[in-house]
Amino acid sequence: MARFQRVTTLRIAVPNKGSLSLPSEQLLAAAGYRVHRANRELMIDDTRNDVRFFFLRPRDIALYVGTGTLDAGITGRDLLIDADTGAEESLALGYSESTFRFASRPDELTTVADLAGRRVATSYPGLVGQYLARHGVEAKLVRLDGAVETSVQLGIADAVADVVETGTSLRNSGLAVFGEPILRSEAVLIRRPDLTPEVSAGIDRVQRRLEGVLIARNYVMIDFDCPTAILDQACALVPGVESPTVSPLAREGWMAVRSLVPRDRAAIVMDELWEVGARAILVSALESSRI
Ligand SMILES: Nc1ncnc2c1ncn2[C@@H]1O[C@H](COP(=O)(O)OP(=O)(O)OP(=O)(O)O)[C@@H](O)[C@H]1O
Ligand SMILES: O=P(O)(O)OC[C@H]1O[C@H](OP(=O)(O)OP(=O)(O)O)[C@H](O)[C@@H]1O
Ligand SMILES: [Mg+2]
Repeated sequence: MARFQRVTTLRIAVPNKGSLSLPSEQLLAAAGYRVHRANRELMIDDTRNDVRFFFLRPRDIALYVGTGTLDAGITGRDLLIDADTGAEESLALGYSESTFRFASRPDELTTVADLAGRRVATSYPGLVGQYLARHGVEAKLVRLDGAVETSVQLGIADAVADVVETGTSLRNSGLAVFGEPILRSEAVLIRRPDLTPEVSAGIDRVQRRLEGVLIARNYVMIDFDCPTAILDQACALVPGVESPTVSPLAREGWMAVRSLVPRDRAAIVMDELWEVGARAILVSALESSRI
């Protein structure tokens, strides 16, 4: 009898170009998958993990996952909503972060309502159309492939709706944002809503691995010693995921504590622990995790 039951091969889409491509490959590799393309292959079989990866244009991935035969994929939240295919976001991945904004010549337009009857250039007509419909505004969408910011200057639009990260592209084109952000986007893991229980369990496993890498990137391990008298106070500073691990030191009246803290809070937490009386405070990086 086989020791391990062989699972169905999962079919997962990975961005082949653009700003999502490299970090997605790095994330999957850190999670133990074989995704490196030596010769720009369109498909890679990772037989050890029973996954077949398909390298596709980020803009097409929600379509393949929502209406095709792929089980899951990585794309941008903005692209997922724009495609509106029924594919569902199942995990935010924390890179390729951006906002999606309206912009026009400074002070020309100031609210979404001002867009009524105007021309709005965008590469995301689905996303912008849904937003305008929700706000009861009728505008004419001008669909462009990219370099959207130039469209106002060149006379084909009165406003743009586009990805903004640093704002440099808008500033360079003499445009200023207006209205509330339409969306906050980042890379996301998406999946088909109608997966069989077996495939769904397989994608859950992929997701747990990715979460493990994200936790390892975003958290650090903290270890310290403290007098038993201040243990509760110290533990309150490092609640961790479940709760801190506490073990007695050989020295009477002292405890050793281990917990996880967000990487960007580590230095502050170390100061706070020192001030309540903790000593031998050590911070170390995590390689991976399954929380
Ligand atoms: N400057 C940026 N900063 C952060 N995220 C961005 C930026 N530009 C695009 N994105 C994100 O990348 C995804 C778009 O994928 P796309 O293939 O258009 O990437 P791209 O980096 O714009 O590549 P391309 O060179 O094809 O324009 C979207 O989720 C979008 O929000
Ligand atoms: O706020 P910023 O830091 O300037 O970044 C936002 C810009 O980056 C992307 O453009 P990209 O270089 O991908 O060109 P594209 O418009 O042709 O896709 C995006 O479409 C914006 O134009
Ligand atoms: Mg682009």
